[in-house]
Amino acid sequence: MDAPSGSWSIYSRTEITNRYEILERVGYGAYSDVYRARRLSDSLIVALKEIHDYQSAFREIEALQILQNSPNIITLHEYFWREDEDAVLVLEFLRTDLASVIKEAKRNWEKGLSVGEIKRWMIQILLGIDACHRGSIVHRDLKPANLLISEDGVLKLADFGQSRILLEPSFGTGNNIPPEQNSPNHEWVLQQPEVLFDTENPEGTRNEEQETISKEDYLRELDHIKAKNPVDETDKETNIHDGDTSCLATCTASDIEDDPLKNSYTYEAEEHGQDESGDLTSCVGTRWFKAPELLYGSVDYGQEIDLWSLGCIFAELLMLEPLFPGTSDIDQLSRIINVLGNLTEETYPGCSKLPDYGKIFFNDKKNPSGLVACLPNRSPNEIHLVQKLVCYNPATRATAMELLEDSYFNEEPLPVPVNELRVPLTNSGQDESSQREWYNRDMDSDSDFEEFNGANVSTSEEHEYVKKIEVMGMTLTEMHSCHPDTVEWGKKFVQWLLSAGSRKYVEENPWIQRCSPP
Ligand SMILES: Nc1ncnc2c1ncn2[C@@H]1O[C@H](COP(=O)(O)OP(=O)(O)OP(=O)(O)O)[C@@H](O)[C@H]1O
Repeated sequence: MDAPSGSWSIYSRTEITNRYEILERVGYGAYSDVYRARRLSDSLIVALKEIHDYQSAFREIEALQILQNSPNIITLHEYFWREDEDAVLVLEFLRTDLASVIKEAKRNWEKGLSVGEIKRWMIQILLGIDACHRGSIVHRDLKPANLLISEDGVLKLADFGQSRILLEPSFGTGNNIPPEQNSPNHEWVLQQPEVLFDTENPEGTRNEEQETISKEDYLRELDHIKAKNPVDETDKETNIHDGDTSCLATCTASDIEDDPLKNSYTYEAEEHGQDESGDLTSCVGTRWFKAPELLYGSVDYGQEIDLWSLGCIFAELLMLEPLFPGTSDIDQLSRIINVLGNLTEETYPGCSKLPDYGKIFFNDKKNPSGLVACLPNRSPNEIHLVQKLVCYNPATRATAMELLEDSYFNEEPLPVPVNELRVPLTNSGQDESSQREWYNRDMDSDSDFEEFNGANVSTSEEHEYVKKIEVMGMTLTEMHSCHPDTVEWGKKFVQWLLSAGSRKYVEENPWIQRCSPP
């Protein structure tokens, strides 16, 4: 996807830099760059998430505005979004995530996670999911890397870029509206995204006399905007990193090439404007956590897809290994069938009507291994809870609230207090080594950096070069005007890239082409 004009250089946006000192980039995702920053007014450390994709930004802001009252949902302080510019969300800064906890527990904690810790992590996840589902929001991309954690152990659901509102909650009633957003200068529903506004400083970009719009107007507006701003999902050839191992995001171009179901993915249903039937898209979520109904192309799923993902996350907390680490969507289904058995009308009434059911056949699995075999040495209660979530029939999956009420969480060993949870401080942004660890995590095994192997440049130098150039902007001249010290880094890096024969990398990355030495 082409970068929208005005993107890339968050440093050149004075409405942001007047209020925040941008300290460093701490991460990036398919469509975003995330920076650690300091609010100038009170020195609060925040995360600035610059989102390069219209729909992801729209969804994330929309969902977060509705969910701001929940302690287990990431806090959105404010956002900046003006015409022709990327949205920049000001989020609370959270130093690590559940993927890092799992990784650390597996590598360095002798007995892994204690039962008390697992229970406390689960309770926090369940509270976050319950808040989403009560707000009629389906997250659609739950995975350990999207469960961010503060240094004092509070877990928060984050990355709502794929979320959807199934039914708009409480229109016109005032419910769920945070008090500070229920004032004339704040709007809790996302309005007029063509000219959105800085929530604390709307002058000039926002008509303050705007009236509250009705539900019907809002939905009409939403449809209109979506139709005007289609997103080509096939552009999303992106690696999603999850803890130690990276896996391809669902529905990547390579998936489609390799996959016998390739003609049957549902890209259009939502992303080119929600169709009149209100169908959703099956192209959501990270594969390992993706419910079978999505793998079979369902477009009328509900919040149950989050509950399947939750079951996979719970199993991973118990075993410190992903439950179904599929390497393609077909492999994903095959792994699930090996464990749960054949997907039939008996196990999932209605499954034969799923769009892709009958397009691919797996060998009859007479003796599936069962979830018990995947969870050796775990208690019957724990296995039972996973079974309540990781089951074919979405209608029988336990809700977050039902699970919270399960006796498992009230019996010995009790959940440890939040402040006793062990939290690896991956993303401190304060000392160089931990920064690098965080950064390296992003540059996992199937990153572009593999192409650099053999070049006479150390890994840390590579990262420094790329970090500086990517963070600073597009051209050396631009970089010079912002941060003179990066010019030498930039020149050196581009020259090295070309001399190291990484022309392919240069060709495939428009941003680096624009960094070529003058
Ligand atoms: N509030 C935050 N505080 C600290 N780090 C954050 C914060 N939000 C995001 N990050 C980090 O930035 C990176 C990208 O963020 P995020 O996953 O939200 O982006 P995305 O583009 O939506 O990602 P994805 O490709 O998974 O959809 C992640 O490594 C994440 O941990």
